[in-house]
Amino acid sequence: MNRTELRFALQLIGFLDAVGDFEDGLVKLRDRRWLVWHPDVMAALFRHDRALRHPPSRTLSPLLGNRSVLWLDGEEHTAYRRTLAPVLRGSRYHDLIGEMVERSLAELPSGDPVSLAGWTRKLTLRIMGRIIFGVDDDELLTAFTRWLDRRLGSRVRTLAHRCFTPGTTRFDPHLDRLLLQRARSAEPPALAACLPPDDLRDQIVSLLFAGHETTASATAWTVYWIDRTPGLAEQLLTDETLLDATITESLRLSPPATLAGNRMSDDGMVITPSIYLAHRRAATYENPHTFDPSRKPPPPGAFFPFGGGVRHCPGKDLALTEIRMIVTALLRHRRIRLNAPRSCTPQLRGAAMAPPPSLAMVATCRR
Ligand code: HEM
Repeated sequence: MNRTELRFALQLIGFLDAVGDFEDGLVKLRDRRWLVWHPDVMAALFRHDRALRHPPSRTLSPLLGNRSVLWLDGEEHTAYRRTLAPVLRGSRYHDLIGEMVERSLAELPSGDPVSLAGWTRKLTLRIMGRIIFGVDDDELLTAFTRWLDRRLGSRVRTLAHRCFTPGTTRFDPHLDRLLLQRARSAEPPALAACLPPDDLRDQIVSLLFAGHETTASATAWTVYWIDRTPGLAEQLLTDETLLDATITESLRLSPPATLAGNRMSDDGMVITPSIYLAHRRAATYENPHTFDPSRKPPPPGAFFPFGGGVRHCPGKDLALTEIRMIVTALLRHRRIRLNAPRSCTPQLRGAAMAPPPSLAMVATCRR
C-alpha cells in the first residue's frame, strides 16, 4: 500500500477534501486504481455498468461474507435484485414504519439530551429487523450492533486486518446462529424467506447492515441541517415539497455513503466513484459547501447518493420513505434542539459517514 492509499484508507474525509479541487475530477490512488467524481465520467461509468465487474470491498467483505449481494455479479446478481425489488418497496411498510417511529418517539426522554445518531440508528435497525425477520427482537439487534461496532469501530484495526489477515472472515458464529434461527422461524415468513437458503447468513447480515446504517445517518444529517437553518423546521410542517428538497440537499452535502462500490474493467483497472466529491464539485454546484434546499436539479452524473448503474441501491424508495416519516413525526410531535459539539467531525464507519455520537438532540413535547 503506497502513501496515497494509506491516507485514503486512514483519513478518508481529509484526503477527499484535499483533492476536491482537482479539475479533472479524478485522482490516481495506485497503479491501475483511480478515484473518480467528474460527472461526465460518472454518467458514462454507470451507463456501462453491466459490462464491468464489482470486486468486493476489502473492509466489508470479511464482515458481510463473500456471498453478499453487494458483490455478486452476473445472472445471480440480476436474479437477486429481481427478488429484492418488490420486497423493498417503501409503501409496503408504511404502517410498520409508523408503529416503530411512534415507539421510538415515546422512548425519547423529554428535555434530556440523547445522541441523535444513536437514536436514528436504533430506530432504523428496528425497522430493518422487523422487515427481515417479521418480529421485534431488540436483544438480537443489540448483539448485532455490538458485533458491528467492534469490527468497524477502529479504522486502524480494520486496516491491520486487511493487511495481515486478508481473505479471512470476522464473523461471530454464535451471533450467526441466532440470526439464522430467527430468520427460519419467522411466522408469517418475512423478507428472509425470499433469500436463497445457501447464503442466507451473508444476505441477512448485508441487508441488516446496508438497510439501517445509511438510512440512520441520512435521517440524522437531515435533522442536523434543519436545525442549522433558521425557520426551516416551521416551514416544513406545512410544505411536503420543501421536505423532499431538504432531504435531497442533505443527501448531497452529507452523503451517508462517501464512495459507491468499486468497478473493475476486464483488463483489471479499478475505479472507485466518490459520491462525496461529486456532490461538492465547485464546477457543478454554486457555493457547494452551503446547505440550500432551493438548488436546481444537477446535471447527469453529478448527484448519486444511492450509487448508480446496475448496482444502484435497491433500498432507495424504502430509505426515503423512512427518512420522510421519521423527520415529519419528529417535527410534528416534538420541538427539537441540537447541542452540537465544538467540532462536528463526521464519524466514519468503513466509507459510511454519520454525525458524531456526541451530537445530542434535546426533544420536548409540542403542546
Ligand atoms: C439513505 C439511505 C441509503 C443510502 C444513501 C444508500 C446508498 C447505497 C449505495 C451508494 C450503494 C452502492 C451502489 C453502487 O455501488 O452504485 C448501495 C447499495 C445497496 N443498498 Fe443502499 N443505501 C441506503 C439505504 C438502503 C436500504 C434501506 C436498503 C435496504 C435493504 C439498502 C440496500 C442496499 C443493497 C442490498 C445494496 C447493494 C446493491 C447491489 O450491489 O446490487 N440500502 N446503497
